Amino acid sequence: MGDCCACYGSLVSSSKWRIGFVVAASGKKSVEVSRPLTSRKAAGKLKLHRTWTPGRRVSKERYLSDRSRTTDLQDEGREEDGNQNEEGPSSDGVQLGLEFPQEEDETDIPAEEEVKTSSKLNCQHFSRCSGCAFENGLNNPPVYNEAVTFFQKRRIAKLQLIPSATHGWRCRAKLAVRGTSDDPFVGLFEEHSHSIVDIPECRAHHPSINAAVELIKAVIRDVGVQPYDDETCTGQLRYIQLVVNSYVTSVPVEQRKNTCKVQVSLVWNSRDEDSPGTELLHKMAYSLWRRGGQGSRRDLLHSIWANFQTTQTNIILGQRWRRLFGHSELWERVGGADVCYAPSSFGQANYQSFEDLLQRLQRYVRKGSAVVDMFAGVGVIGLSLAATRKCRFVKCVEVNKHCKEPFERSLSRLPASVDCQISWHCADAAEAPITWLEGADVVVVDPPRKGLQPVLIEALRTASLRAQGKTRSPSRNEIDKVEKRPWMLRAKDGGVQREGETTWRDDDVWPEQLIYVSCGWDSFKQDCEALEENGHWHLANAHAYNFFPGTDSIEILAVFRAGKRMKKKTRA
Ligand SMILES: C[S@@+](CC[C@H](N)C(=O)[O-])C[C@H]1O[C@@H](n2cnc3c(N)ncnc32)[C@H](O)[C@@H]1O
Repeated sequence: MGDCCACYGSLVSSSKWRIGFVVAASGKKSVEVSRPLTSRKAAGKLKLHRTWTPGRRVSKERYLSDRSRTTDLQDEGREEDGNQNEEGPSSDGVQLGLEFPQEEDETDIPAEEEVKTSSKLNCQHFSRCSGCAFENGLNNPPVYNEAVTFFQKRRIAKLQLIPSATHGWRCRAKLAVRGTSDDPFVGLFEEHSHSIVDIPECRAHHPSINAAVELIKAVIRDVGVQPYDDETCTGQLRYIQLVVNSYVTSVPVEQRKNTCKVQVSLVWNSRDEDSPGTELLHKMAYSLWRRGGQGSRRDLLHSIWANFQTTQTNIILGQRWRRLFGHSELWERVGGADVCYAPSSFGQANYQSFEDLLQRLQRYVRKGSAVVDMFAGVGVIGLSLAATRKCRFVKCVEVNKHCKEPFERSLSRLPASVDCQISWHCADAAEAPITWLEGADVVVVDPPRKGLQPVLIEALRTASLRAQGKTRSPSRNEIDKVEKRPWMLRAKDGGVQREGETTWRDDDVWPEQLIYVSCGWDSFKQDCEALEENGHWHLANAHAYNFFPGTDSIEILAVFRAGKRMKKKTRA
């Protein structure tokens, strides 16, 4: 299946779903895009909305009114204890028109646990659709209990699960298109079958996604587009990818609820746009844009893209893209930075939960740190740290070359006051990873569901030893990798690091902090054990997020520190 990842889209985000996704494009050489240091120092202080504290009992009304207040997180400093200063869902949740689990009057609010378990799905598609694994207790997935025990053994007393909006949270979806042109189905595969369940009223989807699906089905019927047939490998439209764009700045925040637009990608069964049969693609796109595009009565669509895919596998997206109508850039405000996404790049499906996670992650990074963001995608974590933590430098490392262009665009929107050298590198995190770690104070890893590669774990263990001033010769494997990738060697003062001679000076900087963002619980457990082995790293704090309500999965934000956990001194 390749690098399937819980965050990719509807077809892959549940343990029940059987379709996988293989990570796109691997760039061989390290392509660098960077922004030089600006001489100006950070000027204005960043104002972020303080919104909702999950541990507190707060009514939705109070939550909404809290949005008008602001707080200066810059002054909060680094947070060692994750249970302090907790931030809840951002104002984006309201902006996105999501349903929050807490609807009750403040006087009549059940305890936090009850709130979490009382949320019901109430979805008419549940019995057939493989998207959600359970209908009740959407904010209490069974795996959370296992996680609590796992972290308790590591002295994280009570792992908190930060709840999510339970309905309308999914802002990205990949849906299969099957059936006939007169009666198309758009949805997910039924479990253990090849049939598609039509899910027009999906409760997880953002309402704009369901509206776009309805429009697409109408156009399929009118234009006579043939949905894909898995047995004969014929038909034209295989999948659609729908991405909600919530950053519509032209309207006030409180009115954005109904103005989210949708970026539509039509996955077409042909090699490219010159292949026979693509006239129908253009006809379909034209009809869609006329009915739902900018200036139309519905004004629902952000843009329309074609993706060309002919392989007879479960891989959803092909490598070729073409913009047909609308904006070329999709912007979101994420973690204090304007971030641009291409339809081909990875993006989180639950915007609101990701925002919560990012705001907490930022507080673990000391101001002025040098950061390496591995598995960076379009660089969202790195950009948000650059924007909020006055980082010395940020290096983003990502294998998907399609993420380079959106990163460059985001870079151009970082305020000039952000005095940080930030760069994006197209590289495989498993190729000579030690070279990325050197010089950084903090390493952030956000791998696909399968977790970290053994060679990266080995490099992290070596880095921890170096950070503690312990010398260990690099393994033969590490040396070989470096020798094979000479373009990755950087000349250093004194020529300390040279091809074929991999030694490091004792005064070099190595990461003392590792921040692990995980969407794969099973791989995280294994990686955690491997990192802790022989006291290379120890777990300092962890938080759980419910990125996919209704599925048995959790997203983990874990903070490790180099070396063994220090024993508390006891008085004699
Ligand atoms: C879970 S996503 C995280 C992306 C980003 N941090 C975000 O939140 O948008 C994992 C990313 O790792 C990338 N990736 C997968 N395998 C990789 C590898 N071997 N080396 C570098 N990046 C890789 C994927 O392309 C994807 O963008």
